[in-house]
Amino acid sequence: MKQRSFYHLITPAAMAAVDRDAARSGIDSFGLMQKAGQAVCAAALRLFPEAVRMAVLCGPGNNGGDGYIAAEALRLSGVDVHVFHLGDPALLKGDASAAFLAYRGKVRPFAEYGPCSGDLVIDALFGAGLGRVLDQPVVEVIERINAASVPVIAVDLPSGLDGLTGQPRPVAMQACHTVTFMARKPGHLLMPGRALCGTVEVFDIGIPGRILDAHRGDVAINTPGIWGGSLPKLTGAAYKFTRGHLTVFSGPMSATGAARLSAMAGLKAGVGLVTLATPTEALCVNSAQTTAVMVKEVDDLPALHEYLKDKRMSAFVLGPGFGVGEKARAFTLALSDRKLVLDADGISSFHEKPEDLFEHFAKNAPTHLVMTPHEGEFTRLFPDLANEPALGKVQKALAAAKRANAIVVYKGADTVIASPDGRAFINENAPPWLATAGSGDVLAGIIGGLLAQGMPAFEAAAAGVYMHGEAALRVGEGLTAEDLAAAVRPLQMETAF
Ligand SMILES: NC(=O)C1=CN([C@@H]2O[C@H](COP(=O)(O)OP(=O)(O)OC[C@H]3O[C@@H](n4cnc5c(N)ncnc54)[C@H](O)[C@@H]3O)[C@@H](O)[C@H]2O)[C@@H](O)CC1
Ligand SMILES: [K+]
Repeated sequence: MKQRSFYHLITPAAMAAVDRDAARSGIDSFGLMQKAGQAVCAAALRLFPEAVRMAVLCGPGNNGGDGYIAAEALRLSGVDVHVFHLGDPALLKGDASAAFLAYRGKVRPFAEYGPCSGDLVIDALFGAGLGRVLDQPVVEVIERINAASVPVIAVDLPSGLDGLTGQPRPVAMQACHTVTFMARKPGHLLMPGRALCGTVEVFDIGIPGRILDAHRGDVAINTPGIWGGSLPKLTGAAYKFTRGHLTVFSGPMSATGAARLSAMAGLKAGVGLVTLATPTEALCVNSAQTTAVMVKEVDDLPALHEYLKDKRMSAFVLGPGFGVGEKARAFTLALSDRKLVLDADGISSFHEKPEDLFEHFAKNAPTHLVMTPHEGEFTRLFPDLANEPALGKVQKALAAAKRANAIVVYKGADTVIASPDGRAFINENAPPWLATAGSGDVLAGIIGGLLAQGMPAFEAAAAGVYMHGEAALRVGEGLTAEDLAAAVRPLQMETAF
């Protein structure tokens, strides 16, 4: 098992603290910068041996220092290197100043750089230390470089990209490759940052793991390496009732497909039994189209209370195709002491009074509510958070999770899974073809299936998102939600007998 820090992301602020502690512990900080700059040089030579000239754009901080080390190493390799400095190089301090002095080539003012065909740009303007929006002249040069489509290798982060939020401030360099050091930052995974980075290489410059561990926060890459130990284990003594019973609520006659997709995905995620709780009006259509999934009429609140008397019903999915309105609200609140995945219409039903939902689930500790909003649904329930430009997706999801006392799966190409206790994962295995009608219904079903098998809510949500991505990768491009549900497989780290 890799050490935990391997999966954790380091925020720019934490990276600055790592840097400080490394220097305090006697590690040669200029040595770290030299390794960083050498790694950038190696990437440039490896990826762009045909470049006619390499333009190294150096900024006023240590990111610029890395640029000078790379420039000197490239110059010594016989490359035609041109360095352009933003500001006055005489103002450089510490290691960056030493790196500047070690560079033996010519340095020109930043404003003189214009992209030419055959250029490779090495972007060492700003990295983790970007502290405010870029000045207009820098914005203009970045826009010119992006428009010229010359290849860019970014040092640490594409300049202008906020390493915490993944947002450009207000624009960022479009890199084809990014060399970062020791660990990725949230901005490397969150959109649009992920797309602005190109491929990301994490280079180990030799900062000890104990220093990184001391500063790593609670945000990690969504990977089985973290939650694999909580996955349901199949034992030789398993039979269907020990593998949980998931209930998925069906919508009316005209909208039953979404719930069936959830139900099938739950079953494929390994749950022992799945029941589709359906209004009587949709009984025929649901019965006609299900085989392994059972069907049971649950028309109204009294019927639901009767149904809930069976405590073997271990988890519930409410929302896919269910319909927005009073029935969804009443059913959801009736399930406040059960494990519940609230998706789609279930979420939207609380648009006008989200506090009704939050109050009913507030006392559960730990929470067993998982909400799976996409952008629009998130905005409906948490408009103030959604519209707060200073917050990145992780901060928004964490604040929402705390407010709702729920695990929040904030969906997208960069799905964030957040817990009220402050932990968050960013998912990265979802292929673009996963964006298709019914894909979210499948996700809700997988998470419900894992909850029903006894996985804790945060881990179930994270594993569900990961399994969803894996299933989509197995099917490949052109997938439909039916293909996706059929491709879901339990993920087992170990099988105990
Ligand atoms: N352990 C580490 O953290 C290491 C860090 N290294 C490099 O050091 C970088 C971080 O260095 P710094 O903290 O000096 O940060 P940066 O070099 O990213 O930028 C900081 C400088 O830019 C200025 N600045 C910030 N935002 C600005 C804006 N919008 N417009 C104009 N000026 C702005 C700041 O006042 C400061 O002078 C990393 O990105 C990485 O490239 C490497 O040398 C290797 C070791
Ligand atoms: K940079």
